[in-house]
Amino acid sequence: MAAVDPSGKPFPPLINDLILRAARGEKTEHVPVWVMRQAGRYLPEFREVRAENEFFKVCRTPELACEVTLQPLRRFDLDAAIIFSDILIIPQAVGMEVQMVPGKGPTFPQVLKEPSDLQHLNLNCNVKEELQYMLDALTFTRHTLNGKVPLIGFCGGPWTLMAYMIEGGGSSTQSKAKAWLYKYPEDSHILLKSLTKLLIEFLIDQVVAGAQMLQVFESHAGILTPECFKTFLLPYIKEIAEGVKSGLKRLNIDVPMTIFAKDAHYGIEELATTGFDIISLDWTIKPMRARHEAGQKVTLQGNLDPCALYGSENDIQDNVKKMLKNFGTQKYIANLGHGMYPDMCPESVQTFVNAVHNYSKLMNESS
Ligand SMILES: Cc1c2[nH]c(c1CCC(=O)O)Cc1[nH]c(c(CCC(=O)O)c1C)Cc1[nH]c(c(CCC(=O)O)c1C)Cc1[nH]c(c(CCC(=O)O)c1C)C2
Repeated sequence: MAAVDPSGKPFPPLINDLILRAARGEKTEHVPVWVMRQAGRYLPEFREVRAENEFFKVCRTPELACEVTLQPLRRFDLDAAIIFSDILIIPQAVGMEVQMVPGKGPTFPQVLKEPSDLQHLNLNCNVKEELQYMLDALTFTRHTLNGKVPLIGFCGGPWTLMAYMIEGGGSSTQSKAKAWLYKYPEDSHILLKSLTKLLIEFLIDQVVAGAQMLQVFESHAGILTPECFKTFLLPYIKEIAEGVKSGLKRLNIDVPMTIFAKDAHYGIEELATTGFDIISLDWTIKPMRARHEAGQKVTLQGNLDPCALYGSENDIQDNVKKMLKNFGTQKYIANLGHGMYPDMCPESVQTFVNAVHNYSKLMNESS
């Protein structure tokens, strides 16, 4: 990871490097844990910030982005922070408008309807210039964290971003986006390739700005057939891992990279060959099957059903115990299988985090 910020100022020394060691396959005294959407609407202090500030204003203001990034770390003994931002800032950077509509989520007033619409996008934009605010938020947050835990940077995967740009928001079928893959395969590849190039630049910029780990969210992977996955997702994911790693190598920096291809069970074996260090799993896959298919090289992350957090304290602890037994305590990062929901209670995160630490410590001591 970068030792100094872009102005040359040294970053504070890292105190808790547990998650980086797990990512590199080194021994850990207990299992590191963080939670997808750990900063979010389930926290009253987050809702307070949001009541006063529009969603993208929080993303664009480094002090606000830092504040909400740190909120869950003040409450829970988490082993990583994830910068507050959104995957949809990339569509914004290429010229698409995205509004965060209360009760509905992200909405694009104008979507890509046909390949000629690609001409209206600035696919050669200067991503650093367009998204400097996110890079500034990373630098500011890494300094403010003061070495407590590593800071995770992220982006959406090319297929997931393409899907949002065509669907204009969430969709249960993704049928408009999938139609492009069958109707306009060449134009789909042009869009995916352009996004891939931007994402490689953006992820390298994030590390230079202070990110100590990277996660790529292919949240809509599972809606693809295995064949479409192989044609339209896998090659670009591989290109991202290779492009980012070689770009960073030239700068003498190495950071662990995580791929979260939600619901892509059929693709675990292939994902393990892409160059990503960590595969993040949703809750529908059995841990032992995932380990069998991924092999021993990669670290696994996941995969408690987020809804398990609606259970009692005892139930959460029992579910964590089962999860740890199945994953083991090494080459493993505990997380949920997807993000927190807004109606969840903050205490359940406390129970989850403490259970991971306590049981994995006990397991290590008795082995
Ligand atoms: C808290 C939050 C975020 N985005 C959105 C919200 C809720 C909106 C609000 O505050 O009003 C809108 C927001 N942004 C998006 C959605 C999903 C929309 C949908 O498809 O229905 C929503 C509600 C799009 C999005 N955005 C993201 C993904 C990938 C992960 C996933 O699969 O959930 C996706 C798909 C990534 C994301 N998004 C966010 C983070 C950082 C916070 C953290 O994790 O602690 C991250 C990593 C932050």
